[in-house]
Amino acid sequence: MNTTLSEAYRDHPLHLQHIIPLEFSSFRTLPDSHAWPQSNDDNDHLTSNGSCIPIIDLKDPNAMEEIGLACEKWGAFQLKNHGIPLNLIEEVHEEAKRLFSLPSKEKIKALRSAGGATGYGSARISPFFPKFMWHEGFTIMGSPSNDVKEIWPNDYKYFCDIMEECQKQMKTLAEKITNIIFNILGISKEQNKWVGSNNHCEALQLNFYPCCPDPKKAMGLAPHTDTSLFTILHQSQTSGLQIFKEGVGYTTVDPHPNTLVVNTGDILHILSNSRFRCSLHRVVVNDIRDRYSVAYFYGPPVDYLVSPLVVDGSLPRFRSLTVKDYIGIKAKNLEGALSLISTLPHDGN
Ligand SMILES: C=C1C[C@]23C[C@H]1CC[C@H]2[C@@]12CCC[C@@](C)(C(=O)O1)[C@H]2[C@@H]3C(=O)O
Ligand SMILES: O=C(O)CCC(=O)C(=O)O
Ligand SMILES: [Fe+2]
Repeated sequence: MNTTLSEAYRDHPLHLQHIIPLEFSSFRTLPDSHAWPQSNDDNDHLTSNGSCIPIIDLKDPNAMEEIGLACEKWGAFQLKNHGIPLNLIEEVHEEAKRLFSLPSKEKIKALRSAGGATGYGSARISPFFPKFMWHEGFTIMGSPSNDVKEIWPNDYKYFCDIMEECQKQMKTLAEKITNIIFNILGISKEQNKWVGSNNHCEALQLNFYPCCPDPKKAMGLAPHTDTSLFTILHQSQTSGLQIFKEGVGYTTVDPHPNTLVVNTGDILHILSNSRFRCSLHRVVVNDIRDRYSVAYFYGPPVDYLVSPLVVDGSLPRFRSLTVKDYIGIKAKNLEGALSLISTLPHDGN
């Protein structure tokens, strides 16, 4: 299951320059390679002005309805009473901190290989942008032991236990959210029988955005949508995540310790025949503190046929394809992927 998700990425190797992050702490000024043409402050005035994704209580009897509305309007929502213990999430951030604070020469011992999917490195979307991001990542699919053993040969167990426990808890929550969403969409038993089995795709991504000397010109994570059914995200104290909304621009999602952000991904956008948006989001950095986040990507197995759900005689807006095929198309085209599989001329969304 997890091995097949890494296999789906194996056919799309990256160049080393797009895998090895800079030794960020050695820079007092922003290098030109990381200076983005347009600044990030154009929508700063929109920060925390109330026009933001809703906070939904999973225990609220209206949760299902609210989730449906949020997915239609934003492609994202925040979730409280989600059942994941806060101390586990805090441990994940602590372990991430322990890892990312190592010198570069230690971290690159677990460097993602050119055709690999797991380990330490820059964001996979890096080759699609003219500048580099102010970001380091660590990708986990299943047990991270093979990768962390390279860094901590005698002291890898605690890290692995925490990450595996996190994936286990996230999976349970992801199944609950999937059941709610599939209920809203009226997805058939045939289409949802993978939910709750062990035949699904998952990945845990640790993100680190070091404190940056020139944050307005830098980019933490470039605008993207996630290649998942949906993604569950926890940001540690520092804000930086921004979600794009048509007619509004990028709005900051302030972190709340006990709240998770759920982002609808491309697969759900396709499955719902565009009823649910997939949120376009990015991460901005700051010059005061380091920022950490942890993201859990969840979706159907790679050989699952993603077919848009058509209601009341409406036409499918996308052609049906497997998760693996979609990953392949996106690996070559990034945001062009949805338009490429669109059945409507000049419309991917
Ligand atoms: C299961 C996934 C989802 C991946 C690819 C693979 C492993 C790593 C994920 C991320 C994490 C960082 C942002 C992103 C855009 C990236 O560059 O790597 C994500 C990407 C996607 O959502 O496409
Ligand atoms: O760091 C964040 O808040 C967002 C990370 C993200 O978008 C991702 O990992 O896909
Ligand atoms: Fe993302």
